[in-house]
Amino acid sequence: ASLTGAVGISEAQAENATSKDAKAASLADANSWTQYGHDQQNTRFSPLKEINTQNVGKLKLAYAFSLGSLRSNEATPIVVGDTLYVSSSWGPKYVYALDAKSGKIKWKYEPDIPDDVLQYACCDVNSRGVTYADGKIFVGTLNGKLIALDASTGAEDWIADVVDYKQGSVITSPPLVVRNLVITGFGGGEYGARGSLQAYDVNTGKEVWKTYTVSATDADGTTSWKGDSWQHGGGVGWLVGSYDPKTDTVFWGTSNPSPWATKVRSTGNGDYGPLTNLYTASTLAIDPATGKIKWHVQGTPADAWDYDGVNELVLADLKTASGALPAYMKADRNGFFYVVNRETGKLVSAEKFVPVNWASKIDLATARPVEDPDKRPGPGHPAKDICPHLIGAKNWQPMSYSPDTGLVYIPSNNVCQDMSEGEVNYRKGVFYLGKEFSAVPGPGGFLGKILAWDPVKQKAAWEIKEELPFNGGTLATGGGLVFYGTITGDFKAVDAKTGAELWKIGVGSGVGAGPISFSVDGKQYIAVVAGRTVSTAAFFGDIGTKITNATPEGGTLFVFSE
Ligand SMILES: O=C(O)c1cc(C(=O)O)c2c(n1)C(=O)C(=O)c1cc(C(=O)O)[nH]c1-2
Ligand SMILES: [Ca+2]
Repeated sequence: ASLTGAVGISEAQAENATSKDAKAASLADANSWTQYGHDQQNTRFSPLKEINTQNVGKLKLAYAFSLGSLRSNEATPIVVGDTLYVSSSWGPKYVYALDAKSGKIKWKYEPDIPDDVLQYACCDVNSRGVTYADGKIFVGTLNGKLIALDASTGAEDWIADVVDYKQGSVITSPPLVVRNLVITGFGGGEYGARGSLQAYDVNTGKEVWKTYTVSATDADGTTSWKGDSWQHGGGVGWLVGSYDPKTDTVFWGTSNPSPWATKVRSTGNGDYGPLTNLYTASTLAIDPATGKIKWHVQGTPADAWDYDGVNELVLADLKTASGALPAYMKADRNGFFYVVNRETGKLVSAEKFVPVNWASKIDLATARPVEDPDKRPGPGHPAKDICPHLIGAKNWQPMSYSPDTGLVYIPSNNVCQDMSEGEVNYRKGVFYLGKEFSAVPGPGGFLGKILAWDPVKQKAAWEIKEELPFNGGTLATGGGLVFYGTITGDFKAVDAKTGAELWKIGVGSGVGAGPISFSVDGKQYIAVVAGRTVSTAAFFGDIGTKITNATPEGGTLFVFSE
């Protein structure tokens, strides 16, 4: 019970477990880290406590491993038994299986990636990692393929064609495996792709279902799009999904609508009425067997800011005054922290976790934001000093949840923007934006923070200000620690209760990826990939120049132990 509790599956859920989700439970082994987010609930909590607040000061390098590829290295390594699997940037250029204790290569896989992928990747040639299930390693590639490898040899098992990458649809995140299905999305929110989630048979790679996230009409038969703009409407699932075995539901966030210019797809002014562009910038609850959308929560209707809604959904049973709340939590790019009942889809609370001025609040009854019309950029209506900036209050860099402290650890950004809307036409494989924007520091004279957020009280417990935005994902551990890297190239351990810094080391390049922890032969390790963002800096103006000047490009896995 303590193990399942630690990974965010409640005891009731564990008791409810039937044979169909026994596999999901065993994947959540305390010593391993078998999924991108540690578990399918994306908690990024490792219950291991050999390394703790008392002794973390003695942490030393066990080994470093060059990934053999520069530019944005964003992979979360996974560990199954004594093997660590990690992917590099550029395709990925490589997938490696390493001896998790020594870093010695067991196998290396080099997918066939064409040279032209960079132009179709909005935000660099990144790969956020691989997924393990059933003795296989699954990886999505920038050229739109999903590949299954034999986990023990690296031999290709099957390759599925997911999407035409030349429409600007690269796959940058690992898939989600539920029973016999491997489920993936793809990118293209900045290129006018039409979003879909797609499921493939684990054993054969055959497509089982495809669910479009944008369509001419929505589930209720009405339309939320202007004309046929839905055909290039975005709403892609470029980040990762989560799975709740109890309700047998997959949760997935969808991107911004395409183009960024609102006039093409909505009314173009503040009063968007029914033209909300479903299901973009939303969280979808999906039946994994059929791909059917059970319900949705749209964070940013008729998104005018690129408040892309893909951020990961962290599933946990929260302790509230009125009992356990089966929640999903989302630190939305739009600046609100959402707590939603994951069984009913009911919005429980939504509060600002950074300075936000485009909306004063989220109406709990309708889940709609109450907007400030001045802050919605439309045709002939430029908007000034909008907070947050399009890169978001939090971007893809993953947060973690500790059931011990009840806190969520969020890498947050405090950047604002001016934005104006122009004309734009769809052209295959070319940016489809139609907006001009700036990037300026947010109020308070800081650019980024690591925020310890209480999801029940909806307020900060502590915070650490960082020099620049776009800092790395976080890891919470049973040893009472939070680990994270910074865009300026430090890797740190802090006290999960107070934020007090307990250990720090330079890793030579900025960190975006989330760290992990695992144990082999009774010894605990902490691992993180360093290799700063490259092309996303272009979205940050002068702040982006500071990001690229702070550290050189990198691509190294660091593994620490005592
Ligand atoms: O809408 C999309 O399809 C899409 C895809 C990606 C991606 O796949 O990396 C990013 C974004 N949008 C995006 O808006 C964004 O800010 C972003 C940052 C990064 C990154 O790797 O640092 N990717 C992406
Ligand atoms: Ca986007």
